[in-house]
Amino acid sequence: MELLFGSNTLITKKMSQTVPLIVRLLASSVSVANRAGKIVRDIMSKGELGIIEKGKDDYQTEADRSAQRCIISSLSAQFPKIKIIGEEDGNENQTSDEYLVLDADKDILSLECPDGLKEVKEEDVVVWVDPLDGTAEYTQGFLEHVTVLIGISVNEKPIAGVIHQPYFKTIVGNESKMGRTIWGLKDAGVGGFTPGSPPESLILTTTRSHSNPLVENALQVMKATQILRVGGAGYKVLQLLEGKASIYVFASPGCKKWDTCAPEAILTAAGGKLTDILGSSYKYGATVSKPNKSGVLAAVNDELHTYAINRIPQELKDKLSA
Ligand SMILES: Nc1ncnc2c1ncn2[C@@H]1O[C@H](COP(=O)(O)O)[C@@H](O)[C@H]1OP(=O)(O)O
Ligand SMILES: [Mg+2]
Ligand SMILES: [Mg+2]
Ligand SMILES: [Mg+2]
Repeated sequence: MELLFGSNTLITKKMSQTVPLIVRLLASSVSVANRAGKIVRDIMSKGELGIIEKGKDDYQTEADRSAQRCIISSLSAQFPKIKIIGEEDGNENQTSDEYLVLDADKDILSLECPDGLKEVKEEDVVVWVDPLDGTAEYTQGFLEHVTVLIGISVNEKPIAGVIHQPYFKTIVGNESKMGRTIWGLKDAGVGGFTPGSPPESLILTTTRSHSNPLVENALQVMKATQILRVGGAGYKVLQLLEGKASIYVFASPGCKKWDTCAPEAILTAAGGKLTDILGSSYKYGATVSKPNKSGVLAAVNDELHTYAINRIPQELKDKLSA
């Protein structure tokens, strides 16, 4: 009887405690990323991509636009004071009831919030949204490279994030389920996938659609046994998390804060590191410049990250220093 009374008291106490903002925001981001992924699939199925050329090798489709509308409307409805920055221009203030998602993932809601993040307020948070990472690959049919990225930064640092893969297929019995959502929270861990150990030999991952002589130079000096060339910052960081590659090298401008915020947060939560090719961290505050001018260098652990930074020639570092 005493035991029953004791555990009931505990449950009541737990329910009456409010879930910290960061955990609620991550839980809502997981739910809205799932919906954005469905939008990305539906637009591809209809076949009307509505491609716009924003610049050289830089495209936007109806999927980029609609997925961003879904994410920004849904998060701003629930967290009105949070600054949300999305890749696609002219979309930020557009809200749409059609795509409103007010659910929050229940498993994430029950996560224990790390002590250092319990007091975070909406005013301290900047969310970076890449509604569709790997647009080039999306238009060319490399659908498994496509991801939806929602990165959460606090005081300029990426502390939580979601990478959703709309085209990841899981077979359950006779049925196949489309899409999976990977998440990470600083000092709490990662989930939504099975982490893999780094490959035995040095395997790199890099761009397949934005290469140039600087990018190739940085790859050659790494002395790798294999180079994987795939689309999207999200997909490349997933390859690190799953043990398919150990270093992601991109010695070129081109990626922006929304490409790296969520991947960096998840990789860091898993024990990895993402910086520019000089080894300096990017900042994710509301007023930072959006381009990652000094490239991207990410590795599954500090040792491999240091190895890679040391191999990049000084001349190349000088060329890319901001
Ligand atoms: N030169 C570029 N112009 C526009 N976007 C770029 C460029 N380089 C990289 N990106 C963005 O960074 C992501 C990772 O680059 P890559 O696939 O070449 O390694 C791309 O999918 C693209 O994001 P997005 O597809 O969201 O526009
Ligand atoms: Mg783009
Ligand atoms: Mg992107
Ligand atoms: Mg994008």
